[in-house]
Amino acid sequence: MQYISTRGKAPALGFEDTMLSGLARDGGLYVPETIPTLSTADIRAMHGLSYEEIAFRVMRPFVGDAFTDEVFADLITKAYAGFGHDARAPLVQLGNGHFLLELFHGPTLAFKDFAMQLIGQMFQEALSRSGKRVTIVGATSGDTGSAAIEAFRGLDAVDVFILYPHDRISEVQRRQMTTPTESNVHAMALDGDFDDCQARLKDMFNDFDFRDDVRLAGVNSINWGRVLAQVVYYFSSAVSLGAPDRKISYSVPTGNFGDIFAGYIAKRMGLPIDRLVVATNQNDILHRCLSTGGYVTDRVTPSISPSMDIQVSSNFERALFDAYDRDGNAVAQLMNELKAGGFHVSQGAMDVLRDHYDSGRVSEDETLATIRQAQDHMGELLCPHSAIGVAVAEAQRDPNVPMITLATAHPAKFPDAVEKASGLRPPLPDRMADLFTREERVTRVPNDLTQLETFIKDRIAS
Ligand SMILES: Cc1ncc(COP(=O)(O)O)c(C=O)c1O
Ligand SMILES: N[C@@H](CCOP(=O)(O)O)C(=O)O
Repeated sequence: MQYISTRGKAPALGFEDTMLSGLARDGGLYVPETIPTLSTADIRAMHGLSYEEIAFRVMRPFVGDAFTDEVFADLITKAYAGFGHDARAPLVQLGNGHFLLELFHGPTLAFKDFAMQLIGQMFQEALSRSGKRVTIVGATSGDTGSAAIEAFRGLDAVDVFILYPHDRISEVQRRQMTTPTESNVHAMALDGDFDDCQARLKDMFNDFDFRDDVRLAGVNSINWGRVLAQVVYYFSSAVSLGAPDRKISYSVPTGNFGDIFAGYIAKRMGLPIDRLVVATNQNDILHRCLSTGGYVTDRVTPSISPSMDIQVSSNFERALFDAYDRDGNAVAQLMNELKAGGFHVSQGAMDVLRDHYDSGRVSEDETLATIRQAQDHMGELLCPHSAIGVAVAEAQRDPNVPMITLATAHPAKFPDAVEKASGLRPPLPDRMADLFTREERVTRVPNDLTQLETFIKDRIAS
């Protein structure tokens, strides 16, 4: 299996190199050259299997010869052993035909753990074979960073630097990143928003001297391995509701477009997904684009769903690549226009996008109201991101097709918003009960590439 860049100018790579290298050297994102398919018989045979067994069957065709079957199965087992629910991703019924896929039973209480725990295992295996070290730099609006730190803390072959937007994430999210004591973990509070963090991260990948010098690796959804691991729970959930003999739709709280793009990959692999619904908060560039064809950036507005406070949505580039019939030059041209503020998606590409995706936007008041209603009428306490997914699903769903909303984080990560909406303050699990008394370690950093790179090099050297 080879991976190619969405901008068409970087060399094709195998799975391991794709995973370890992050952004393609032409600035694009790696995608599989061809998307493997599973037959209806293959999908039907997943009924009754464990999450780990389904994960192996779904991901195996993408991995090529990077790991033997035995090693890959073992990495999967280790990745999910620490999850707090036997089903890993349990499905609960919210209402008639509407289900919630709880993706927050991993160690850091967000869906990011599904991919990050596995990536942590895969990096360790690959680095121990090669004897090499890497420097992971990640950009986070709150959840990717804590999941990455949890997956890589204490590892000898890895330093992990996480850029988060100062004062724009929840206190629980911040403390998850600033309280680990391992010396290979470096939390950096950047003066800017998440888009600035992600832009500086991409700048670092595009600075080849720095990139090669520190052996830069990425664990954002820039990394194909992140998207791949997220494909699995579309299969596990759809199969438990009757796929492949029944169509299923998904409502996905969306920011960087990685999670919903994983759903698109599941669909391309043969899973009978009807609609993929992009649910956004007031930072609604994706909803505006899918409604009008105009992808025009705006400054990020802070919200009660901070993990989705994103305007430049990285993985949308992967969706555009397919919508433009895999024309890397066309995508490179759009990304150049984006630097100047935005672009217009062609009619043909919009038709392709609309074949798969619907979208909706939810205001702050509607988010609070949805948390309240879900608690009052369904007995389910939602985090604000999950509430956005539920609100859009309720507004748009076809009563004849089951709808699964992805519950992307545990409500206890956002206690202030949840309490404001419902009057209930969700407690953290016992293992995190001392989070608020642990000492914090963080460096405030400017939104300046040179200073960030110097900081990282100095820390690695010391
Ligand atoms: C809790 C939560 N929900 C939703 C999202 C949006 O997911 P994606 O960036 O894959 O669109 C994020 C961030 O990625 C998140 O942390
Ligand atoms: N919401 C994310 C933003 C980064 O997304 P990623 O999927 O590209 O890592 C976060 O919580 O950090």
